[in-house]
Amino acid sequence: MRAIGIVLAGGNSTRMKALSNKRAIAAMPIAGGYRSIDFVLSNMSNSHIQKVAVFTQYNAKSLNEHLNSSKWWDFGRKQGGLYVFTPTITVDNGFWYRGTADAIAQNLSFLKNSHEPYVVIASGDGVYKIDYNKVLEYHISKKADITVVTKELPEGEDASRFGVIRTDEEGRIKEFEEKPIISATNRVSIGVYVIRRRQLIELIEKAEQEERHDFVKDVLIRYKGLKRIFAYSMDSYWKNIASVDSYYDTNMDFLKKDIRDYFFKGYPDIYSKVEDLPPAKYNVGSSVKNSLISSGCIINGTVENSVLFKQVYVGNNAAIKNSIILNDVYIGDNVYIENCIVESRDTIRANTTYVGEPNNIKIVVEKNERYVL
Ligand SMILES: Nc1ncnc2c1ncn2[C@@H]1O[C@H](COP(=O)(O)OP(=O)(O)O[C@H]2O[C@H](CO)[C@@H](O)[C@H](O)[C@H]2O)[C@@H](O)[C@H]1O
Repeated sequence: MRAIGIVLAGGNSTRMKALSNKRAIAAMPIAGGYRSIDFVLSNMSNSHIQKVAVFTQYNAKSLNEHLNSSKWWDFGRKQGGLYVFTPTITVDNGFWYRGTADAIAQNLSFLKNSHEPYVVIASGDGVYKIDYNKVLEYHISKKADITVVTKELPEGEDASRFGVIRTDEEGRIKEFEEKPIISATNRVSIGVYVIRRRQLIELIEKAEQEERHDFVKDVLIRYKGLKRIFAYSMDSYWKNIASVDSYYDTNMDFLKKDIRDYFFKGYPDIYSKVEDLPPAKYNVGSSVKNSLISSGCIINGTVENSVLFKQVYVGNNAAIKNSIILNDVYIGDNVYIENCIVESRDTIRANTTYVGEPNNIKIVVEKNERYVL
C-alpha cells in the first residue's frame, strides 16, 4: 500500500443551522440511503487505501455508530482497517481537538506506527468520486511537498466559502486565500491533500510546538512560499454539504438522471452501511413524481421533486413538494410541505402547513409524538 487515509470529520458549522444539533455534518443523510462520510470512505476504499483514520469530535454519537464496522467500506482487516479517533483527555493532554492540525497532532502515533510512505487527508463533508491514486501520481511527478485537490466552481457559485487558489503555469500554488470576502478566482480547494507521511509528522510537530492548530492556515498557507505546494485539478462533480443551501442542493441534484447515474451506475460504487428494511409501499390514491423514496416508506398522499429517507410515513391527502424528509418522519393527513427540510423522527400533525422559499429553505423541527412513554 502506498498511502494511508485521514478523514477530518470533527467540525461543526453554524451554516447548517438546526440540522447540526442532532448529528455531525459527516453523518448528514444524502440521497435517500447514504451518509455524507460514505463518499470519502468509498473513495478511499476504491483507491485501495486500506488503512483509514476518522477524526470525530462534535456531536459524534450517530457518526461513531455509523462507523462501527469497517466491513461496509471493505477496508483491510488484518492489515489496515478503519480507526475512529474521538478526543480523550489523558495525563499528557487536556484538550479537545483545537483544530484540524491539532486533531492530527493528538493522533500522531497513528502516523508514526504506519509504514506507508504517503497520507491522503480528506474531509467527511464532500460528495464526490475521485481516484486518489491519480492525485498521488501527480504529486510524485511534480515532486511536490503537498498537493491540494482543486476544482473550478461553475459560474455563479460562491467561492468565498472555500479556500481560493491561484497557481503558476506549472501548477504550483502562488496564492491561497482561506474564505476571502471577495474571491479573486473561482478555483477552490476541495479540502483534500496528499503529503509524504514523514513530512506531515514533521510539519505537525512543528505547528504543535508553536501552538498552531489549523492545517490550512498554519501549514498550507504558512509554508506556501517555502514548500512545493501544488494544485491538482478535478473537473467531475463535487459539492461540500456544510451549509443548509448546499445540503439541500446536493440532495436535489440526485433527482437529476445524469448525477444519479454518475454516482450509482458508473464504476466505482459508493458503499454504505446496510440496514434490513422492508421495501417502500405506495398505497392506492398515492402519487409520486420525480422523487427518491427510500426503504420502509409508506406513501398515501402526493410526493413531488422530493427526497424521502427511510421509514417516512405520508398520510392521506398530504402533499410534499421540493422537500427533503429525513428518516422516521410521520406526516399526518392533509399536511402540506413545500421547500422544507424536515428533521428526522419528527411527527408532523395532521392539517398543518409548512412552506419555505426556493432561496430560503425552511428547517422543520417538531417533537416525536409517537414513542411517548
Ligand atoms: N477540531 C477539529 N477536529 C477534527 N476535525 C475537524 C476539526 N475542525 C474541523 N474539522 C473537520 O475538518 C474539515 C475541515 O473543516 P474546517 O472547518 O477546518 O474548514 P472548512 O470545511 O470550512 O474548509 C475546508 O474545506 C474547504 C472545502 O470544503 C476548503 O476549500 C477550505 O480551504 C478548507 O479549509 C471538516 O470536515 C471538519 O468537520
